[in-house]
Amino acid sequence: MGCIAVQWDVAGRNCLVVGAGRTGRRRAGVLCRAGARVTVVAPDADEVDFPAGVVLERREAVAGDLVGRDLVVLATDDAEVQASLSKKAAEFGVLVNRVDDGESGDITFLATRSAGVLTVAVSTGGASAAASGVIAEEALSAVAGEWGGLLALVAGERARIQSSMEAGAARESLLRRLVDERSRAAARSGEAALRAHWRGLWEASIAGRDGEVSA
Ligand SMILES: C[C@@]1(CC(=O)O)C2=NC(=C\c3[nH]c(c(CCC(=O)O)c3CC(=O)O)Cc3[nH]c(c(CC(=O)O)c3CCC(=O)O)/C=C3\N/C(=C\2)[C@@H](CCC(=O)O)[C@]3(C)CC(=O)O)/[C@H]1CCC(=O)O
Ligand SMILES: NC(=O)c1ccc[n+]([C@@H]2O[C@H](COP(=O)([O-])OP(=O)(O)OC[C@H]3O[C@@H](n4cnc5c(N)ncnc54)[C@H](O)[C@@H]3O)[C@@H](O)[C@H]2O)c1
Repeated sequence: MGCIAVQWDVAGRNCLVVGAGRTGRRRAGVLCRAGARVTVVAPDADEVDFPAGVVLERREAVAGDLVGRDLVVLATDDAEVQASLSKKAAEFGVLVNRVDDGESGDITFLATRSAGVLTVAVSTGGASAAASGVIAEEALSAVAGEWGGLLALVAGERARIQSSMEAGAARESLLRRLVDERSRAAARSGEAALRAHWRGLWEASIAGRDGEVSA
């Protein structure tokens, strides 16, 4: 694998989960909560384990189940089934996640933790999935306090600047200043202090003296 980390909007995507053990249930839940259309195929699939809207097929999976899917999660405990459906999915051009062998699939899932608009995602490259969850939790708690308040407000300020200033070096510089160390210090003092600091940045920028703003 030559992996890159991306965010994928799965809303409306047609996803198949094969297997209804702990991992298949977790993946079906994550995909369904993100708005994907999810079908689970497993002989022992039980509706109490899945959110409403997930379609259950209580039987063994067949190659035909893969047709027309955007993603298939292979989450069975049968190595032969995993290998043969993985091969079929490649033939059909369907993206595969293999829960038993991440490297043999097209995508792996990251451990994510979110607070507001901020999401931290961690991979350990298959070294320890349990560790990736702990690291994501620690990373989020290390930065959420510092950034949470600022991120909750900055989108509005950023949009205002983008709509009222021409693209170019001055606008770029101002957008960077919205999140620099001084802005973060102002955010620690609360919303009023942050807004006052941003007003100062804005006024200095339109007066053409954006290097002179103090904290
Ligand atoms: C991050 C997370 C995302 C999610 O599932 O959404 C995720 N696994 C999670 C949990 C978890 N998985 C396992 C345990 C039991 C403890 C342990 O073994 O550590 C726990 C802990 C628990 O359940 O609490 C066992 C396990 N996992 C894999 C194998 C097979 C193998 O390694 O060969 C085995 C061995 C099975 C066995 O030996 O029988 C494989 C993969 N699991 C991955 C992702 C991909 C690599 C991510 C990375 O390297 O960082 C990868 C490669 C492929 C993939 O699944 O896409 C989620 C974090 C939940 C959170 O957010 O806290
Ligand atoms: N990636 C991860 O996060 C992760 C976590 C735990 C375990 N695992 C690994 O994933 C695999 C599954 O473990 P688990 O604990 O999630 O599940 P499990 O072993 O409890 O259940 C397996 C599921 O696959 C179904 N199944 C078996 N053959 C099938 C077939 N032909 N068609 C359809 N469904 C079929 C079974 O009915 C069952 O629902 C194991 O190899 C395990 O080592 C991965």
